Amino acid sequence: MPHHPTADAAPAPRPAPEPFGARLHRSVEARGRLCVGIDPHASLLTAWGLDDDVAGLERFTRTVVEALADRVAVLKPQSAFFERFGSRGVAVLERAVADARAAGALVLMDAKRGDIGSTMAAYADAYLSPDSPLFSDAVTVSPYLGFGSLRPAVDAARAAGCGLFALALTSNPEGASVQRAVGADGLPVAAAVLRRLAEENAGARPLGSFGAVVGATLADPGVDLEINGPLLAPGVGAQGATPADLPRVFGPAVRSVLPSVSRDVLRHGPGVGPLREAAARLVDEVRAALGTDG
Ligand SMILES: O=C(O)c1cc(=O)[nH]c(=O)n1[C@@H]1O[C@H](COP(=O)(O)O)[C@@H](O)[C@H]1O
Repeated sequence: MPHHPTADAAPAPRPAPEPFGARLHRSVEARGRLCVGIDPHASLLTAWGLDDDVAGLERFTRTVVEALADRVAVLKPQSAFFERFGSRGVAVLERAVADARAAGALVLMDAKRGDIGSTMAAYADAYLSPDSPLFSDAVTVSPYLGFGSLRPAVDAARAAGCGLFALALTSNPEGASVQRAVGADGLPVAAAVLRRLAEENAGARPLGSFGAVVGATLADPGVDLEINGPLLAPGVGAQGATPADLPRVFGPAVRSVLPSVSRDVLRHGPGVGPLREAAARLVDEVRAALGTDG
């Protein structure tokens, strides 16, 4: 019997997924430099004329996805607002993630997970395993059990073409007592986190996949922000920062900034048009603040 060389050959390896950093770079070029948070606060549901229940949550979320997922670079659902309704709330979140990704937005799951490595592996399964119902393009993580504890998430993200955003200098004033404390290596804790992210991003082009969270509200980060990865900048809008603050806060690293806004866009609902206009205005303001290529 003639031997068929292909008959017993191993299946062709799956092509490596495109890294998150490259996908984010492309999305920002096409859609502008903005992440909109989906934060269904009870007060926003009320302001939209919705009840603070699962039906209200679902209507709110679907409206935001319909309005923005086909035009904003990144949508960031904040898991807490869905979890507070239990499994039915999480089901709304699952659907939002799938719908937003199908419409072309990158989904950054704001879950701020952080735990010992073996548990971190389970969180990585939840958000970064392509078969998971909550599979997202990226997830926020807390490095405050030690950056090394995030290793399973780093590895899972790399394998799946996903990203992580590790909390470095958060937008709330309480963060400084932990994040600016000087560690045994003589570095502020946040600086050590940023350095570890830079190591993960070494050599990546055009942008690494391992980002940091650095609040736009900071007076002066005072640490090296050049990590060759994205810098998520929450705090614009409701927390008082404006796009015009970004160059001062981030210095030369501003070219890697992804400003994140939740309430200051969401308060324009429930109309799809006003939500779109609010997001488009912010994209323009960010572009103006950063210069023409911003
Ligand atoms: O990781 C985050 O997104 C985050 C980090 C941080 O330092 N500060 C911060 O406000 N956030 C989140 O960003 C969003 C800010 O919402 P607004 O203040 O309404 O724009 C919330 O979902 C916060 O949980």
